[in-house]
Amino acid sequence: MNRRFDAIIVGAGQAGPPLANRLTRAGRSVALVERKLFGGTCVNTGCMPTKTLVASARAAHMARRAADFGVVLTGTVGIDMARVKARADTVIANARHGVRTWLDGMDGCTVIEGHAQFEDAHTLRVGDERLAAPQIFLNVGGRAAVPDMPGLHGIPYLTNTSILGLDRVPAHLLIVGGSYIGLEYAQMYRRFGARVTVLEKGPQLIGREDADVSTAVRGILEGEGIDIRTGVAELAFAGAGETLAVTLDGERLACSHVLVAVGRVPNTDDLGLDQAGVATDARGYITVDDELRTNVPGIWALGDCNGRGAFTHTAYNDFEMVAADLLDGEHRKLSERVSGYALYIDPPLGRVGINEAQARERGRPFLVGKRPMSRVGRAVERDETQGFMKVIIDADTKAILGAAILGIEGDEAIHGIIDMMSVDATATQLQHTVPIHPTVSELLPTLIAEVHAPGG
Ligand SMILES: Cc1cc2nc3c(=O)[nH]c(=O)nc-3n(C[C@H](O)[C@H](O)[C@H](O)COP(=O)(O)OP(=O)(O)OC[C@H]3O[C@@H](n4cnc5c(N)ncnc54)[C@H](O)[C@@H]3O)c2cc1C
Ligand SMILES: NC(=O)c1ccc[n+]([C@@H]2O[C@H](COP(=O)([O-])OP(=O)(O)OC[C@H]3O[C@@H](n4cnc5c(N)ncnc54)[C@H](O)[C@@H]3O)[C@@H](O)[C@H]2O)c1
Repeated sequence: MNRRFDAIIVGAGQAGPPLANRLTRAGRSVALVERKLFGGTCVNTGCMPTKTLVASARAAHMARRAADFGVVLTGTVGIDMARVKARADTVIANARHGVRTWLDGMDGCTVIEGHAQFEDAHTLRVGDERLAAPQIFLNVGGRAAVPDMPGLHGIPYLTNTSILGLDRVPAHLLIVGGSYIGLEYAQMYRRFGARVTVLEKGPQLIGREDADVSTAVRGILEGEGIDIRTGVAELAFAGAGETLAVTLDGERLACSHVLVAVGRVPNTDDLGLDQAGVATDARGYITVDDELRTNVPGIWALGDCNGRGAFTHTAYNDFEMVAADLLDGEHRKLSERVSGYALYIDPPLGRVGINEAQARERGRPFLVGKRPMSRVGRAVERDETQGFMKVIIDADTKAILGAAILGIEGDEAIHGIIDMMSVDATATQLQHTVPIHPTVSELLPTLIAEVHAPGG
């Protein structure tokens, strides 16, 4: 069957559904095609399940620390992993159902379940159907990268998707990759009671961050008993069931489970992009311009699949930019986006802009301010003083270049800086704000007041 629409959206991730909503409200007919789970990665296998599990892990951690606060618990703290999993399953199911119900109730939106593949630049095939439209929006996301490491495909390894099926705490979880996914899972499962080992091939954890941030994160995790090895050479895997082993540098480490967390690949290899002539980069990410247009007129790429962001908020912002461009006559640009993100270990790391190493590469004079969380009243009162906050500003213009807040509420407090950077406010303007006491954010003006030359 052949069907025509004003627009086709492929993927019900973070950008597709809100774009369908805006387009249909503007009177356009839209087909939205989803091949698997409505809500995509964030809802089903990414942010929502992990942050729900992180919350359970934090509850366990704080229960173990109860005596520090004068709270008396009798007996030991136990983990009912089946209930932990059930809680995450419920959060996922509710969110997925919410996306599906929203789309089903959208006037002018036809929801089609199946795998979409291009036949030409304006036609997609989904099963027996051919869908045509002058405008096509790709929101196909990505999936876990599983490299061809020796022996890996012969063992029952886990990815960020399959690990969500665990309803028992592993005896020894070995995690390959020491970045976002690896570290969030490492701390969470350690707090659930597993022995945890992290193997990272780079010289430091979270390789994109400054060495002081990475070292502090490592200290926090090692302090909870996680075994961390960086600079690991090629790994080889063997075993079956829950009797597994990895060999590194001649040493054999036994473990019960292996989680592979070494990055993502875009879902662009089975989309028939060559039939439409849509260009990708060497890693398969769809090439887009500053307004998210591909090289083929009438085709846009939004979210993780364009390689210009790897977060839920960047995917959603892609939707906002495309909708503003097509429906509101505004021309918002990718290059204007202030890039922020957080790593959800506990305490979290909130980040925005460039780091100190990048400021050095920029070759222009800059100033750094740094304050340990042990000198933040709110953190002291809550007896959670690990980490520090750090800001980098341009020495001449006083423009805020970037910041890191590793500490309690760091994922929230960083917005004080994200917001100022988003409106091009200077550090001096931030210094003159009057934040609420007692908060973590109240120290941001003080941090600015204390900036100095790097190393000074
Ligand atoms: C473990 C984990 C934790 C994360 N935590 C965070 C976090 O805390 N904060 C954060 O900001 N980000 C986080 N992320 C990243 C975040 O989940 C992604 O950046 C975000 O979900 C990307 O959204 P998207 O819309 O681009 O793609 P997706 O959400 O991946 O959606 C793409 C959709 O397209 C569908 N699809 C693909 N190909 C086709 C096809 N050919 N036909 C039909 N349908 C197709 C897929 O089934 C999928 O539903 C996390 C990711 C992971 C893996
Ligand atoms: N809090 C968040 O926002 C959040 C949380 C989880 C995931 N995510 C998203 O998911 C994406 C994927 O996360 P990720 O942690 O899998 O990938 P990543 O790309 O951030 O990090 C992969 C890590 O694996 C290491 N590595 C690669 N090959 C290796 C090997 N053979 N042996 C040992 N280490 C190896 C890399 O050096 C790197 O440190 C991220 O880009 C992020 O955007 C975000």
